[in-house]
Amino acid sequence: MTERDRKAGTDGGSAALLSVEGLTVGFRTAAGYADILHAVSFAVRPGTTTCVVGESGSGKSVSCQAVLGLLPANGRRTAGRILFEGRDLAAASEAELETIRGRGIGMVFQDPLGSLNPLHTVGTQLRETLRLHTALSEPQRQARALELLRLVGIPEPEQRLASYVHQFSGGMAQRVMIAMALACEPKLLIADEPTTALDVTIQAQILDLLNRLKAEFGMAILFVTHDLGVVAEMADDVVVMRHGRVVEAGPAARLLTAPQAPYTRELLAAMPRLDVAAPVYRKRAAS
Ligand SMILES: Nc1ncnc2c1ncn2[C@@H]1O[C@H](COP(=O)(O)OP(=O)(O)OP(=O)(O)O)[C@@H](O)[C@H]1O
Repeated sequence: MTERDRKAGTDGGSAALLSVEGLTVGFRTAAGYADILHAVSFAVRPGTTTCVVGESGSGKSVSCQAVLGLLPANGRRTAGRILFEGRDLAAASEAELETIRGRGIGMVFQDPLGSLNPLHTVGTQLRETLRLHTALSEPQRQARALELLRLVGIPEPEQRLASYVHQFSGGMAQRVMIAMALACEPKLLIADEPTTALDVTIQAQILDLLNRLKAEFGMAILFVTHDLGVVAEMADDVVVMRHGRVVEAGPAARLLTAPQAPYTRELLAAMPRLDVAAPVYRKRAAS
């Protein structure tokens, strides 16, 4: 293990599904060019959840965008490697990245209504994803679309396939988004604040769903949140970011009980206590 791996709390990348190493990203704006991520390193092990936590603007979303090869037009990676199953995504062509985004890595974002197409039914969108990324026949795609809605807990899935996304509640739309992300059974799901816009009961249901899917499919999750309560609920490993840098990373069991960095301690001190927290955390504490 190298010194950098030790600091980043990673295992050297050999056992990692995703390994981000020394990632530096900058943006050009009217005010000039500035680095936003500074040599960010972290890893996601197969079948586990790594939570990236940090205050607003710390670089969590930009890190995910860089991994997915979806940086905004004014953003640029200037250093670092992004290894997915040992392959450097930073060196991959746009066509290769599209295949990886379709089959290897699924994505779920905060706003499902903004991420799904309002003009097509949910069934059409699921079938189209399956058409693009699998060899399934038309009847098989229909059957799989139905199975996916069932899998994510959508009631009356036959009828719902013919619905448009605006006909779903926020929580149900997020389930559709997750179904879409799971269509090709990705090894890694990147979830950027997927529950932030949802009320606390629905949030708990979506977190339970993700944990169930992770166990069922052995899928790894890179989960972005600013909420340490969610981290406690989800994480095997935690990456704490601030001002575009990783300030601390390591196993959740260690990091949440014995944080090393003063900033992590501050974050934990600001976290609601389990016995007085919102129902989502109380429920967990009691079980
Ligand atoms: N297209 C862009 N052009 C210029 N700066 C950008 C652009 N996108 C993001 N940034 C800047 O990069 C920094 C990191 O943003 P990022 O969205 O990754 O933060 P975050 O940790 O995900 O925050 P939040 O929790 O609010 O989503 C911020 O200062 C943001 O203003």
